[in-house]
Amino acid sequence: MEFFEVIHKRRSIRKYKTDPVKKEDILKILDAANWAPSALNLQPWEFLVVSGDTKTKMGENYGKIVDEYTKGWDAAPDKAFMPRNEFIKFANVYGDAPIVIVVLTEASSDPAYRKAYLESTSAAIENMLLAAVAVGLGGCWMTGPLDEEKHLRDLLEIPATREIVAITPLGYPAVTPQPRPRQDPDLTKKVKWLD
Ligand SMILES: Cc1cc2nc3c(=O)[nH]c(=O)nc-3n(C[C@H](O)[C@H](O)[C@H](O)COP(=O)(O)O)c2cc1C
Repeated sequence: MEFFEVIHKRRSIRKYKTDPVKKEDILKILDAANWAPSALNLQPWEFLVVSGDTKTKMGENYGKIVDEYTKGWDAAPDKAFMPRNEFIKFANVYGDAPIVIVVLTEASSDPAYRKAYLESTSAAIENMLLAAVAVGLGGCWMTGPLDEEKHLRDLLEIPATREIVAITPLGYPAVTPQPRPRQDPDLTKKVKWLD
């Protein structure tokens, strides 16, 4: 797939086929992440590839988070990002994706380092999501599950030396979501040309 087509085709996928993902493809995607730029070339990212019972437990917990978080959505559907019941259904099983990738970075109490680690690891996440599209897979960058960080840390045995940056399901999309409209598609407001 052509590079700009990959960029434009990437969507946050919240419904997957249950077909397994080849280890070779997972590694290809993680290799793309590993080639991201990083502050001071620190390459601070790490990845947990989660499936089976552990993934099931992660989903049950995320389902509870979304249930709580979306309590007011039925009363204000115009404010809702998607129908409440659909969002809970997705969260409970991570959209039936066969695997979930948890992205970690180095933890730091120094704000400058923390920022650099998060920025660098975010570049890796975007590489990963774009590579997924290029091999016919999909993902969804998520930070919502971090609302119950302790649960994740205990379940996945994540040490205090690591920060959880995001979680993405990974699998073959079972849906083709409409693109979310751009706020400034012609870039007349978001770009200023200076000379
Ligand atoms: C930092 C970050 C956090 C996000 N957290 C969540 C999340 O917790 N749950 C979720 O369903 N989507 C999450 N998303 C996905 C966004 O909702 C999505 O990117 C946005 O609506 C645009 O849709 P698109 O990705 O299909 O273009 C997150 C995206 C980013 C970049």
